[in-house]
Amino acid sequence: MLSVQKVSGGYSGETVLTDISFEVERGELFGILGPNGSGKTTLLKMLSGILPIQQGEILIRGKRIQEYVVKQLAQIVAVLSQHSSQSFSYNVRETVSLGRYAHQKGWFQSWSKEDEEIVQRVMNQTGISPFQNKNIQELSGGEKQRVFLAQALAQEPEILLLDEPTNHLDLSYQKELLDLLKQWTSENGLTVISIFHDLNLAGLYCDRLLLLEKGTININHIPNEVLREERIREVYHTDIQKHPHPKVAAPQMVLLPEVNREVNHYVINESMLIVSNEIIELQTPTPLRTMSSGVIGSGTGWHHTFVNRHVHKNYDCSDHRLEMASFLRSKGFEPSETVGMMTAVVLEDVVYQRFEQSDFSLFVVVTAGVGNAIDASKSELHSYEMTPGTINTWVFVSGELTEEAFIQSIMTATEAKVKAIHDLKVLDSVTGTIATGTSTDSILIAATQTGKVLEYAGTITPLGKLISKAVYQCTTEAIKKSQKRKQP
Ligand SMILES: Nc1ncnc2c1ncn2[C@@H]1O[C@H](COP(=O)(O)OP(=O)(O)OP(=O)(O)O)[C@@H](O)[C@H]1O
Repeated sequence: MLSVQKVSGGYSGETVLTDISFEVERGELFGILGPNGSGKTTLLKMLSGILPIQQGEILIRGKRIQEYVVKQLAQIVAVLSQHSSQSFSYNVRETVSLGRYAHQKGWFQSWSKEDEEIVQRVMNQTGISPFQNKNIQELSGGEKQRVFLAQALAQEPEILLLDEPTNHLDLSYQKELLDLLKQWTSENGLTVISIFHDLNLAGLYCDRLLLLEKGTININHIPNEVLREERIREVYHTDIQKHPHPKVAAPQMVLLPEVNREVNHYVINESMLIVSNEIIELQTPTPLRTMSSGVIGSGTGWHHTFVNRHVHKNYDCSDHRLEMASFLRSKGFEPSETVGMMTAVVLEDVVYQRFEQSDFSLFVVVTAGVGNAIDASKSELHSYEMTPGTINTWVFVSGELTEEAFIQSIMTATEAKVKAIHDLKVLDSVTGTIATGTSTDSILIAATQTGKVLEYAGTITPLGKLISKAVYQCTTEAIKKSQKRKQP
């Protein structure tokens, strides 16, 4: 559809872009990225024919861009520029109608039924019909943006060039606009070439990205390849981190603000723990990075309050998340900042201990009830039932863990727990075999993310060794306490 071949260009003798080559296929949503001044708008101006190229070729549908007359080009290429301005004070409908100019025939311009239908359709699609009679000067920035998009769409182009189309748009219109563009590319074969400043939107919607750096191409590839941490850090000169999008397979980048890095290093210990009959509570001065399977705050996140709540063994678990959230609120905790677990164990049987290494430390807290002990190798013999007889394990690390270390910490802690149950010969009451856990065990790994960087937590790494020892000892002691209580 569009072919850019060894193009150089700029303004009055000054070359801004050098040796640019890329192709865009029909139906692609193609993003142009780059820092301020890297040449994005200059490139877009050359693609739209506004700015003549100094060297190389731009081919549109196989024909050199210079060979098109203006009206011909306007039937193929529409442009939504960053600062669309309107010198006359047209109303919205008239402004959109101007987009049909390229399709008017002959000397005496005729407005057809088809023209009218197209204008109405694009106004509906961009949500501007309700104010179609308003003067363009009376609109908000976002509304104006949508009007100029409708104007470009009324042109019924094959290629749509956009300079930061989401500029001025609020969240819901950003999403609507990009969903609409995506839909047009896939259903109608529209080719969209758009400048983006928001790397996340670009990563989410574009098929391919072209990254410009000081007037040359750094890379032209799929989003996952272009949006690599090292590359973006280098090109934009700023610290960022890449994360997977939680719902779709698209890369997302987050900025790392300087302010958060000046956190004081502190050690988590028993002075932060409060044990009552109703709850075990631990609060930290700053939020900890967490990975957990709690009733509240599960998954990964940042939390500074940790609650293990006693419930009766006949507790109705049908709507436990909602009930737990209102319980936490009633106690003055904010659920969104809390990891909350439940247990039927008598809370004074909790076992906790601090374990130290020269440059990092652990604080482990375990409550263990084994009434619902299950042998995982035979769990299909059990019916599914959520009951609160459970082993809740909290592992606090005063140190900085990698994502890998978080996952390995969970594995290592689980292996140590299984071994404790095994050595105490806790039986699965249904199968009569040695259990491996209970049906509702929960785990929390929480780290200060300051101090020593702990890359791994497999069983024989320094962190893994300490977790193994701590969880094995605390779980063994906690199970013994709970078993003792059960004896007559
Ligand atoms: N009309 C102009 N005349 C002369 N130089 C210009 C003109 N427009 C832009 N430039 C220069 O060309 C270079 C690239 O500008 P361009 O607008 O293409 O960058 P950009 O990547 O779109 O930047 P931004 O992200 O800030 O919009 C800059 O150094 C700029 O000063």
